[in-house]
Amino acid sequence: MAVTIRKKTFTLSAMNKGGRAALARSKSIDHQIDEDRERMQKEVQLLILGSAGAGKSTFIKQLRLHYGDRFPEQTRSQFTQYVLYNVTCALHIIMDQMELMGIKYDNQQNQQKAAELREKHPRISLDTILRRYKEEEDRCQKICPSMSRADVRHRLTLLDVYVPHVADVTLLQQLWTDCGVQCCYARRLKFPRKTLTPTYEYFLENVDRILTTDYVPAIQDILHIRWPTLGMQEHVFTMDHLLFKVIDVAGQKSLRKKWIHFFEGVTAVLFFVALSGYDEAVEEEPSMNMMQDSLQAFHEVSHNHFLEKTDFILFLNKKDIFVNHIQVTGLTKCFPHYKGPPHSAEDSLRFIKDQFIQHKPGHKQMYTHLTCAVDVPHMRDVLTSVMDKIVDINVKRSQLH
Ligand SMILES: Nc1nc2c(ncn2[C@@H]2O[C@H](COP(=O)(O)OP(=O)(O)OP(=O)(O)O)[C@@H](O)[C@H]2O)c(=O)[nH]1
Ligand SMILES: [Mg+2]
Repeated sequence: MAVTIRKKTFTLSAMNKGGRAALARSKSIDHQIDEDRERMQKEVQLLILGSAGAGKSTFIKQLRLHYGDRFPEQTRSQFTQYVLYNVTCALHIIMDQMELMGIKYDNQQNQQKAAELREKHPRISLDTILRRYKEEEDRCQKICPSMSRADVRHRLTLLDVYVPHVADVTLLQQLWTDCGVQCCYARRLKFPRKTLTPTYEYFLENVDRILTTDYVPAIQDILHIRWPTLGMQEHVFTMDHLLFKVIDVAGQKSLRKKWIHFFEGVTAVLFFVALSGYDEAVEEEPSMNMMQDSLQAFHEVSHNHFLEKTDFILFLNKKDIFVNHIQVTGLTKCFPHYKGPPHSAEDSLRFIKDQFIQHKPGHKQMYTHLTCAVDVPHMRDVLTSVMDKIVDINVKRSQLH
């Protein structure tokens, strides 16, 4: 039996004024939804979180290297002052050890140069940086007191203006070539453990190349710089017609409350953990173990209701340092209930990964990568797989909206 359905069609002219207005409104909403969906499909927002020193900014440098401008030579000199600052810090450590070991400088003049470096170019402590940050924040807040999300974000962008005041290359050269300094450096294996961080070790190994007047930072130098992020920085990349907006924030414990301003509209959170932290204390709170602190931060963020539907990618970073440290200090230092072989990197890594999985909400999707953010070829492979996953997440998200 054939059933005929009579369709009733409306024309605009047959509608009353209220009906026409409602139709126009509905069309405009549909249009807006289509536009938003289209924008969402083309735009990916990544939020990089994790504790201080976990490798967030280093990861962004890898993104820039593989998908951005690749650090052309003419832009690299922007990094010179940070490299020299890191070399200065490493020299300070050696000078401190000289004092402890009773090693003398070559001559009176170098002794004075050392005093000059200490006075005019001291290591900037985290306390000083955070105090300066607070002053800057108060100043910005006076100029623009609004607490709207957009204004807070804007203020945080402006905050990243603190740059180190670095010593002259000739002063650093003169101290570095001093026989006392060299003799102390040659005894570095006798320094108390962890006095020279891997970052400072790297800069000292490369110091002869760096301390020249025509020095241009190499990519590896740029990747090894340690300079904490204070406010926030947004980096933009394009890949396969997709626009990636990547937000880098400060990981210092006292600055993490600002993270929440960036939770809206995030495609995925990339959470960084320094594996080496299982054996380290938090700089701002020395009684706290760094890995435990990371787990706590991860727990809080992954349970935040603004990020309820946001997928997470977990980066267990600094695996190179971890693999060395675990030979010396077992994982029970951080996890007393760990029962596996104390110095097995493989078992310990599996255990750490499980701890993070247990701390996320059960329903949340999470993908994990084991990384060394300063290793360029390795990061190329990691990024290929991470970007594929992010594109999948983006397609899935835009279908849900
Ligand atoms: N050996 C090694 N060094 C790393 C690795 N990842 C990062 N680093 C170094 O660790 C230091 C800290 O890295 P950053 O990227 O500045 O850390 P961050 O998470 O941005 O820290 P904040 O800005 O303070 O929150 C830098 O000197 C990096 O070169 C890694 O996998 N291995
Ligand atoms: Mg940073």
